[in-house]
Amino acid sequence: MTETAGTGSTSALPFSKMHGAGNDFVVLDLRGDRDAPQPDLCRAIAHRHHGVGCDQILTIEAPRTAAAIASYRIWNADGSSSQQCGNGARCVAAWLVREGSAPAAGEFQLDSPIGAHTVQRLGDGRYRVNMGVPEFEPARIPMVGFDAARDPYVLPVRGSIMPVGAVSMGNPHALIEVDDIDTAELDLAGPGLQDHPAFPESVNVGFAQILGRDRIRLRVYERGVGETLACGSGACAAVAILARRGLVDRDVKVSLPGGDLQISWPTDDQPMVMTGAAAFVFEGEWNA
Ligand SMILES: N[C@H](CCC[C@H](N)C(=O)O)C(=O)O
Repeated sequence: MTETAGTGSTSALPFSKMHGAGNDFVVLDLRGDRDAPQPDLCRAIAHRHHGVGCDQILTIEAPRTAAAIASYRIWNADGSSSQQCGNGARCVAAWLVREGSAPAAGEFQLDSPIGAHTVQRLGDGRYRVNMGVPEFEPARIPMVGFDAARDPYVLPVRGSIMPVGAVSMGNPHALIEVDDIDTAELDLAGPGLQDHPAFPESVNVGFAQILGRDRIRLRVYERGVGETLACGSGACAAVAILARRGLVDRDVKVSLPGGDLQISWPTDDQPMVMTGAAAFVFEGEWNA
């Protein structure tokens, strides 16, 4: 007997499997009459053995503003929702360009959960996304216990005292600088910070090794997923924190295990811009 991991109904749910620098997604086109996936369905689809397997589910939906071509929402593998997904924004853009509803050249708008993003497909096939202005005010990260931004925040984490950077890209990010990314203890400090009372909505945790003023290595232990091969908002968060510390310049190549992203942040009050690839892997149908 075949087990159906979905809702038990018989309707098939078409999806596209995609990734951005190895951060992988199941993309669902919900324009029209399909309902948003419930947490149980997200967990079933994301399951690496019983499902399709992905870090996040992305849903393409009707635009929420007149200027946008479409809107999208983001669900982590554990079924929790997120407000920001940089790699996912590039994949949604590529999906709409392939469909023909977004231009293959020139800028267009997409509505994310935190507002509009301007996106552009470049001549080399990569996508450039306006990721917004980083927010360092603790209450807006959110981060509790600190009444003003005082980077680094010295936090007790699982028996160690750690200097932590913190910023919101629309979703919460913490950052720990390390000397060697390959020996960073993600499985200790990642969950330790995600469960920390300073982060009431948990947090995505980046581990950065500075290679030069225009190059860093980064690994990210994501909220609702665990370690991913890449995190676009995490790459922005790392550059924002390190640039503000004066440790890197304003145009940085971020090398993640799954690939490279180029992050620029011209000045503190301007949006960050992320540039990277988006790839189609296969098309399928989920027997919901
Ligand atoms: N991978 C995504 C971030 C997902 C963030 C999610 N883990 C959260 O709960 O905030 C990116 O490329 O930005």
